[in-house]
Amino acid sequence: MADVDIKKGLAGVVVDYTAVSKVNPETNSLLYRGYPVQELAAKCSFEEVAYLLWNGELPNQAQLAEFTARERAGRALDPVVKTVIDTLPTTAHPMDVCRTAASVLGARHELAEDSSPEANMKKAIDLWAAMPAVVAYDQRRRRGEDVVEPREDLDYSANFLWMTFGEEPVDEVVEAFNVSMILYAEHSFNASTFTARVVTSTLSDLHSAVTAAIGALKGPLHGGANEAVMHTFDEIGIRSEETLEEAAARARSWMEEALAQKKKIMGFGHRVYKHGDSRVPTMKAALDKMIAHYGRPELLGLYNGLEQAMDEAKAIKPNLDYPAGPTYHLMGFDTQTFTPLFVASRITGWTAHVMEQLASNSLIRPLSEYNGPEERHVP
Ligand SMILES: CC(=O)SCCNC(=O)CCNC(=O)[C@H](O)C(C)(C)COP(=O)(O)OP(=O)(O)OC[C@H]1O[C@@H](n2cnc3c(N)ncnc32)[C@H](O)[C@@H]1OP(=O)(O)O
Ligand SMILES: O=C([O-])CC(=O)C(=O)O
Repeated sequence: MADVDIKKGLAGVVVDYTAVSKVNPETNSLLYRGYPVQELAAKCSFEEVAYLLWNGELPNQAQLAEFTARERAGRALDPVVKTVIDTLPTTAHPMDVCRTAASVLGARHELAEDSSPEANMKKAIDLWAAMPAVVAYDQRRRRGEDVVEPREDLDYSANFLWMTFGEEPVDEVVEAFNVSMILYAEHSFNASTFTARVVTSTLSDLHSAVTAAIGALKGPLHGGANEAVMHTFDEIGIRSEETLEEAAARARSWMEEALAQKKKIMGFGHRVYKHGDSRVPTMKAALDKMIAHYGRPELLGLYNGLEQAMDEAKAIKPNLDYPAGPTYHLMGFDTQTFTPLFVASRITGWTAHVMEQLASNSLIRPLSEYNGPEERHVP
């Protein structure tokens, strides 16, 4: 075999420039268009962050008013999308439902064949505005419940919770949800964003790029990990009567056993961050608030026990999916709905990258080193 330096998984390979976000593992920081994500999470709405990702600057008041009006006008569940969802079995994974909905919305978009910057911006906003209704309705139909119409008087996060649960959410829960949406929005050339860029590089359309990205996000090594974290908690067993210390002790034993069996533990580790994920402290603070709000210390026990045992055994730190999973669980989302929530947020980052890719496109087509049989001939 020729001596070729193969970069498995493209690890450590820089493939292009991006001005959308900067992930810096040395300083353990994440900037969206120059702004630290922690500051955005503390001071901004998800709508402002979406605007920032797409336009490069935070909106002024007038720009925000126009932008939020567009988002609110696009919230209702498209009746054709509803009909298509209704044909899918309720056992279909919600990520498959999201992926199907993104595809249907693309085929039905009034600018389907137009990939101009203006058309792509409209498609991005429309898709972002439409996805919460898809995620909310899919969870409701699995519970035998009907659609809840959107409320124009609520912001993105409050309306998302309203459409899912049919109850007006309290401010604390809305804030934690808003933080999660901001933290999930963008993360440079992760697997799903890179997928979206590969699709875009062929001059395919924005909805195709997002549909493919949803497929990439579904896997448990990527976005599917937030769902998988909850499966771990369930496997250990959530016992509401337990104290924090008792739950932590059981979680520690579970982790020691799992690591002894060389299991990969979802919600831990990261390709880029090797000393902790920059977003975890902010998401963990939101989780802490939800644990206090819902009065569920045993969940903190499980969280702490797993984290400490993993740190002692392998010094591998949690990633964003680790605190996000139990946060969504506390809010009342079905475990299978967690990754679709990630989709709803990441649509902003994906489509910002689609537009950036198109603005300076080159077909993405790496090389491979052949290691199959030598040339041979059909007898
Ligand atoms: C929002 C997001 O997408 S964040 C990522 C979400 N994904 C997960 O949580 C899935 C679990 N984590 C993982 O599988 C990995 O950490 C990844 C895929 C995220 C990154 O992995 P890579 O950079 O490719 O590292 P790799 O998988 O090679 O791991 C390096 C070493 O750490 C170990 N390791 C890494 N993560 C974990 C983990 N979660 N549990 C146990 N061991 C782990 C590997 O077994 C490997 O050990 P070895 O050298 O003894 O074989
Ligand atoms: O960057 C990555 O590889 C995965 C990740 O954390 C994300 O997409 O948010």
